[in-house]
Amino acid sequence: MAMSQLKTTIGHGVDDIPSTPGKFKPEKSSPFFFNRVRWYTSLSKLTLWFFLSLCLLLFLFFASPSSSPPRRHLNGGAWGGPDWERRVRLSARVRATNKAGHTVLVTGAAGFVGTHVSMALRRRGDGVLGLDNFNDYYDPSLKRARQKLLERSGIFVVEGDINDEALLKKLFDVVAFTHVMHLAAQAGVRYAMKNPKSYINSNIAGLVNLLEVCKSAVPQPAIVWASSSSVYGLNSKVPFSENDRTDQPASLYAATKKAGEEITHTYNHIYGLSITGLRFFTVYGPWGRPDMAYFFFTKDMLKRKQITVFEGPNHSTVARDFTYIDDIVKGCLGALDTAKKSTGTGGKKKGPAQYRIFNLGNTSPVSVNDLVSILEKHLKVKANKKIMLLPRNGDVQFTHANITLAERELGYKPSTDLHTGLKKFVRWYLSYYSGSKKKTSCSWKLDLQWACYGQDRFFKIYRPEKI
Ligand SMILES: O=C(O)[C@H]1O[C@H](OP(=O)(O)OP(=O)(O)OC[C@H]2O[C@@H](n3ccc(=O)[nH]c3=O)[C@H](O)[C@@H]2O)[C@H](O)[C@@H](O)[C@H]1O
Repeated sequence: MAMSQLKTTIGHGVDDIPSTPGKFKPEKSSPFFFNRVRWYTSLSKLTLWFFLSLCLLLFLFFASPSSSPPRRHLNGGAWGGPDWERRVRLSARVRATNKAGHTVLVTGAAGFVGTHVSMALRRRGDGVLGLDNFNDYYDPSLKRARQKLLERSGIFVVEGDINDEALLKKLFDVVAFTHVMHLAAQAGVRYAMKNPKSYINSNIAGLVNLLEVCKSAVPQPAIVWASSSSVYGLNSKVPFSENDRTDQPASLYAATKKAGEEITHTYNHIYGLSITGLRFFTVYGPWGRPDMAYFFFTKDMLKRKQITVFEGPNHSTVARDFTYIDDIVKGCLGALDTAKKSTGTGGKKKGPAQYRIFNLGNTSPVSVNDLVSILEKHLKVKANKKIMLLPRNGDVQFTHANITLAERELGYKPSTDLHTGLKKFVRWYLSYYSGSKKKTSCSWKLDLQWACYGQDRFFKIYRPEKI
């Protein structure tokens, strides 16, 4: 059919369609009759095929196994469905040989402390389910590497946010957690100047969301959570004791942790949730956080980059009660083991519930200058230091923990000094970053030789000057 003829035929057809198709009487003698019928036939065929395809698509959608129950998507992750629930249950299952084991939900499980605590719990046979939103506050690939480590130990890390109420409720529907180890938080004291809302979102809103779900859970879990040494703020009395004032925070981070202590107290008071807050003192070690000074000093020193070392007014010392991760883990496990059951049911308190706060520090502060000297020894690199007056952007000049209470109640006894702890950290750092840089850059070659042949050989080849 010629194009002009087709246009004419269609033009006629559209105009001629009667409002009541049944009343349509074909005019056999019309020269346009056959074209018109063919056009109507193909239109109805098209409609029929479209309708059938739609039915098929709808059928496939509703009949597919993943459509019931629904899967939810978060930050690229997904949750829900029978397979997911099976993994959640399996991960949270207490080992048969550990009759008194806990069933623990660890929030922030792919974080530094979260990973170590989860592994330690798993090693002794507790059931552990991880939760982490894998945000990009620092390199998420490190969090993914920690996740792999956890998965190798049979720990499933659910990808999701503590602000997702539906997800938290689902987790408590699937597993009757006896404990929650709440470590998910927005960390870092200086970053609060850049992104204040992230602190409110995680450390306040997220905490409240978690407590809301825990208060309604049956049974209610006991909660152990990470507060911070930063709540002591600008206090000058040392060492810091749990009953010292905590009303002079120097950073928004500190303020949100302090708020967390008050908020958890409220939930303890009203709903009978068993609460233990742990004030961590500058935790460091293998698999640590790249935003912390000991970590980025190491990185920069190896690259021969300048590092900024803070000092107080009149060249006074800035110091921290640096605490090694293994000691912190022992403190966390001690807190979980001594936590009493929550006393509420159905969101109602049935009796007074345990409320505790402990310092988990090392009790021997070390100046940042000494921290750098120790790193120089382990790395065999002379630091290129720029000394700067401690900026007023969240830092406090010193921290020092009194740990008498934790010693007595939790059996907490830190045993790793900074020299030993940093040695372990440096060993991990070198092996981790030599392994993960494989074939990506020429600097990998340097690191690999270091890892393969040891530090001496590495420095014999590459160190530009003798230290
Ligand atoms: O105990 C806590 O509750 C907190 O500990 C940690 O905070 P901080 O003790 O401040 O650790 P971190 O930043 O490593 O600085 C260490 C030292 O290096 C100094 N510092 C820092 C940076 C720099 O460029 N130069 C420098 O001298 C700096 O002045 C400081 O004296 C956690 O990050 C925080 O999330 C929280 O958990």
